[in-house]
Amino acid sequence: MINAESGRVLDEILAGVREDLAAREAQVPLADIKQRAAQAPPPQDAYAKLRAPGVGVIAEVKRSSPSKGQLAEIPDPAELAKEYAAGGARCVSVLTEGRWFGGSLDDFAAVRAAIDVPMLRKDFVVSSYQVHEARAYGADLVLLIVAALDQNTLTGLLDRIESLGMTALVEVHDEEETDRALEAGARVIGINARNLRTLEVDRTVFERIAPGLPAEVVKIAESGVRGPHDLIRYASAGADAVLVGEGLVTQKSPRDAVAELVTAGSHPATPRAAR
Ligand SMILES: O=P(O)(O)OC[C@@H](O)[C@@H](O)c1c[nH]c2ccccc12
Repeated sequence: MINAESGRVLDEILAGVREDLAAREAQVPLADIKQRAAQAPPPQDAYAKLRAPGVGVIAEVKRSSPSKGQLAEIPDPAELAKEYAAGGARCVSVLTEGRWFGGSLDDFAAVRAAIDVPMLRKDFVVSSYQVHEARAYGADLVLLIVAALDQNTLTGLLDRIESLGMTALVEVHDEEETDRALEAGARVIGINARNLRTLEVDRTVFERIAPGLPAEVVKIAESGVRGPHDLIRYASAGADAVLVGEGLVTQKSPRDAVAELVTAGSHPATPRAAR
């Protein structure tokens, strides 16, 4: 686990990410990764899928977290992802960061081979190498964390993701980051209840920020969804989808847990079901 007292969690994670990235770049040149990306089956239109009726559930394959350590062993990520898909998940997110989240690109590849729903590469993306890598592994969506990027890099990576036909999920935690996401041209914004600098969870951040976003922006509530109750709360504040990790990997039946959320998200009393 990590020492969150310093407020430097994100910096610490990013330092490790850059080291691991340098090692992969030394092994597989950018030109090779680009070639593999060009040969991958085309990406799905995740933006359109996320705008479909009902509150979408993005189910995450997440072994560990910096705040809690190991959450679940997940010996077979493909099996878990098939359960998510069977439960009605609209997208599946796979963490590919290894040091703190216990994920890998191998996990991503295994899941990609097992399911057809759109997939999010969840990592700390800081360079276009990782974007091409995501595409080479069959990603449809790529996470960009505003707090981890300067404005030029954010805009450049977003353009790269979209020009490869994928959708950027741009993550924010406060108003200033939200302005930066919109300025960069984000059309899918994830509002993370967890502050990545301190790891504290505040579910009211979504209610504060989402109402100010343009209607055409897809709004995703990230983190802290424990069950249907939290989904309904986020839905009444305008969520198009929720991104759930811990609340699913710790369940006896992840399939049933997803299905319960999907049912809550399509109930006529849930705001987004009526639209
Ligand atoms: O396990 P939770 O509380 O349901 O959270 C899922 C997801 O939001 C979280 O894993 C996450 C959101 N943004 C991130 C950025 C990097 C790593 C992880 C995350």
